Parts: sequence; C-alpha cells; structure tokens
Amino acid sequence: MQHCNILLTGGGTGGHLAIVRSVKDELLKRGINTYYIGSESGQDRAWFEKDDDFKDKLFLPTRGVVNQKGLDKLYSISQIFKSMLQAKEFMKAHNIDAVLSVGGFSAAPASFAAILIRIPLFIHEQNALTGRLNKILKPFSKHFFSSYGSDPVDYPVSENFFKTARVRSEVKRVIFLGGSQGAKAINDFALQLAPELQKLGIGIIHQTGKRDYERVSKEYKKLNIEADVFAFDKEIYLRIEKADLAVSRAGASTLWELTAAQIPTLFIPYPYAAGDHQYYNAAYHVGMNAGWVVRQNMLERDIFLNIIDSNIEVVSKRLGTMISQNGACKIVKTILDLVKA
Ligand SMILES: CC(=O)N[C@H]1[C@@H](OP(=O)(O)OP(=O)(O)OC[C@H]2O[C@@H](n3ccc(=O)[nH]c3=O)[C@H](O)[C@@H]2O)O[C@H](CO)[C@@H](O)[C@@H]1O
Repeated sequence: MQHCNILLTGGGTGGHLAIVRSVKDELLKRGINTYYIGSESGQDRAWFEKDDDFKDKLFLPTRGVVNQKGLDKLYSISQIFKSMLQAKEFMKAHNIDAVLSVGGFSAAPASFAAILIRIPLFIHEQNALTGRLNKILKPFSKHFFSSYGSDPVDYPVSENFFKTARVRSEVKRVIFLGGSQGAKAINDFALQLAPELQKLGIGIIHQTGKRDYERVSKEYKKLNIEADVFAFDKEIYLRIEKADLAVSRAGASTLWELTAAQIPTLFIPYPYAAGDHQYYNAAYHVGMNAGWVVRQNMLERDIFLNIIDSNIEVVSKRLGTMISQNGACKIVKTILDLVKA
C-alpha cells in the first residue's frame, strides 16, 4: 500500500519493544512509512532513539501508573493526558493512518489520541493475561492481536530462533535465562545446581543480567566450575542453540523465542509481574505438555533433576508445532487489509 503511514507505540521493557522492532522490520520490507511514540523512561530511547528506520519518533514524559499511589498516581495520569495532546499533534502532522500499540505505559498517550481523533487502533497483547491498559483499550480497537485465546496469531519472533531450531533429545548443556534484566532467583538456583550439573557432565550457559554479573561470576570461580557466564547477549539465539534445556523467566518474548528454538524449558515466572501474567504464560505451555513451571518460592533441585531424566524429545517436538515464522507478516497484513477496507 503506498502512502500509508503507520505509527507504532509502546515499550518500557524488551518484551514490548521486541514486538515494535519485528513489526517495524516487516513494514519496512513493504516500503511503508513507520513512526514511533514511546516514553522518556524505560528502555524505549535505548532501543529506538538512533533507529533511522522510523520516519520520525517522539519520546514523551510518561511513566507507569499501576504501581503508584496517591499524588504520584494523579501526577502520572496528568502526564499521560498532556502527552496525549502532544501525541495527537504528532499524529495529525504525519497523517497517520493506523496505530499499533504493543502495550506498556508508554503506549497510553498515542492509543488514547488515536481513539480521540478516530484513527484505527490495533493492539498487540503479548501475554496470556491481558494487561490493564489493553483491557481498557480493547473495546475501542479495530483488531486485538494475541497468541492466546480463540483467534491466535503467531507471536512475532525473530527468524534467527527458527533458523537455529533443533529437536533436543539429551541434556548436554543447560541455559539459565533471567529475561532482559536478569533474575537473582534464577541466578541463585543455577549456582545451587551447578555442582550437581558438573558431576553429571552437563555444561552451563548462564545469562545473569547486568546487576548480578560480578557476583555470579565470582561464585562459579569459588566453586571451581567453568561456565559460560554473561550479563546480556544481543545474539542470544546463538547461545540458546547450543543448549538442550532452559531454565527461564516466562516473559512472553523469551517464552515464544524458546518455543521457536524448540528448547524444552522449566519456567520460573517473575512473581511480581502485573496480575501474575508470567505464570499464566507458562501455564499455557504446561497445559499443552510443552514445558514445566514452578513458582519461585517452591524451587527445588529435584524438580529440575527429574526433568533432565524425562523425555525431553517429545516436548521439543511439540514446541515445533506451536509457532510458525510469519507472526509479524500476518499482523501487518491484517492491519493493512483493515485500514484499506
Ligand atoms: C518483569 C516484567 O513484567 N516483564 C515483562 C516484560 O518482559 P521482559 O522485557 O523482561 O522480557 P521478555 O522475556 O518478554 O523479553 C526479553 C527480550 O530480551 C532479549 N534478551 C534477553 C537476554 C539477553 O541476554 N539477550 C536478549 O536479547 C530476549 O531475547 C527477549 O527478546 O514484557 C513481556 C512482554 O509484555 C512480559 O511478558 C514480561 O512479563
């Protein structure tokens, strides 16, 4: 479609921003003008400030509302209102034809502005449990994309995870993943398991997050265990490829990337995620016999050791049936069809 201007909005954390990036790449392939509105807080700037694929970008002074109380909450709401007016001007100036929100607090101004000036609003909900903002916006949206529920769309996952997918049948290496920030509970669990893994001859790959990298590295040294320890890796798929089993948070992007890579996973959901959505994400996979979940406060080494002894090949093969590669393409096609209609 020529002369079509699509605005992508939302972010805060890597999970949301990864969706913006894959949809943007798909729009770009089709020569569609793409714009972005995010927040000055969170990781939005770090991801997209220098990204010239967008025709224009706007970072607004919004911040989270859900976890705030009293005056702070009122202040955040007033900021969203002011930002909405700025978003409205930006959208009018660029003749935006449709808005896709990926959620998170930075999606609020442009999403409300779209409703106000009657620009079709599309929503991508990443999690099995719909977030608060998306619940409010859903009735006003033209289409609601989700990988769960009655009309699921494939989660937009980078093709690298599909290219490096393989069926796992034996656990020779385990990868520990803490999501974009890292997870202390997973780091501690890995260190607890490390001596046992060494005895079993199982290699360790471990993403610690920035904050805990020094401590975890020192602990492995003290244990005299050689492990592939790193804070964050932009090409994480290469490390996932080497592993046969994962222990991971259940953030949606990571979860569907692991699915695409066909790596069986023990999920340890982040217990403080809004509405406990990571648990619901993992529970969906468990319900499909495509993974395991354990609450952080119930973690035990035996749970993990039993998984090593189980038939991981069946799980790995099932994962291969749960996602296909064209998630972003289908989302873009639906948006363009509905905007044209
Ligand atoms: C604490 C919290 O509320 N987190 C939410 C946040 O996830 P959050 O951003 O923490 O995590 P996700 O797992 O969804 O995404 C992390 C992204 O970072 C990438 N990565 C990670 C480590 C690394 O070394 N290299 C790397 O590139 C992963 O490949 C993935 O693409 O948004 C998700 C999508 O709405 C939610 O499901 C999560 O619950």
